[in-house]
Amino acid sequence: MTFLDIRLIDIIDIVLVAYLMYRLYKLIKGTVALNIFIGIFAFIVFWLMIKALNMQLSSTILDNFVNVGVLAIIIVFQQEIRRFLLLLGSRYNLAGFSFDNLFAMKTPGMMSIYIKPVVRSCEEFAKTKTGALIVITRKSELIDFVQTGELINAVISRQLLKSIFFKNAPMHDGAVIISQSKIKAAGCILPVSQNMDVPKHIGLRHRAAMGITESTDATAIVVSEETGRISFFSEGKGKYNISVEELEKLLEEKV
Ligand SMILES: Nc1ncnc2c1ncn2[C@@H]1O[C@H](COP(=O)(O)OP(=O)(O)OP(=O)(O)O)[C@@H](O)[C@H]1O
Repeated sequence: MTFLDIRLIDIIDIVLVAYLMYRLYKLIKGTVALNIFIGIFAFIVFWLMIKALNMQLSSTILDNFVNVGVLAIIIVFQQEIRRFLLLLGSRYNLAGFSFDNLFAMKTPGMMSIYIKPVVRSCEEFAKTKTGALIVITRKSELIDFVQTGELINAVISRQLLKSIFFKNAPMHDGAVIISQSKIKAAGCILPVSQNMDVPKHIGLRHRAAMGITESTDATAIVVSEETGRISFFSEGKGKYNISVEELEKLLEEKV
């Protein structure tokens, strides 16, 4: 009964595969990729059945499909594989590691330095129905996305946020990225979420906030130009129509 010998490394192996499958499922849940994934799974089951029944002709034809299968999967899931690798790279990257970060502690005073102006600005945007999209980075500094906009690198202030998102301002389109207590850039272009599991009314601004939080560890705030409602996004999930107090609490928890 040697086949029942289970080593510690086998358990680690199984847990690792289960975790990767779970992450993959979370990543493609609600997207068309899930249907493709189910289709591939059904195909594999069918192929295994044909093999077991020893059906020569069908087996030869399907074998040819399976031979190019890996390549086909890479092509079909190109977007998802990219997002998955981006997620791994940004959630668990050590590029931002420094001793400063290691010993830096969030004190209530420090937090309010940049949470307060953001929250107050959102409150104002909500009242005046000014559309806004603000991304706040965590470990990953989102350099690739910062580079799609105008570099600012300025201290966070209500006035600055107001002038960026002012309707006729040149940089009001796109997202502001806040990183390391600075407004790094404005007018940034973010990846749009393909998730089909979202409320019908949400448009591109909200989808962009969802997209960036799906593929990176950042959080994002949206103020709707249409309704003045504030929404908060983290890990690809949105909390819609939240109050200013809720926003402040979420920022303190998540950022
Ligand atoms: N990929 C993107 N990256 C950054 N900003 C984007 C992106 N796509 C759209 N936007 C911003 O969203 C604005 C359009 O928002 P749209 O009306 O489609 O979205 P919405 O979610 O319905 O928001 P609102 O409720 O404010 O209308 C654009 O003018 C632009 O500023």
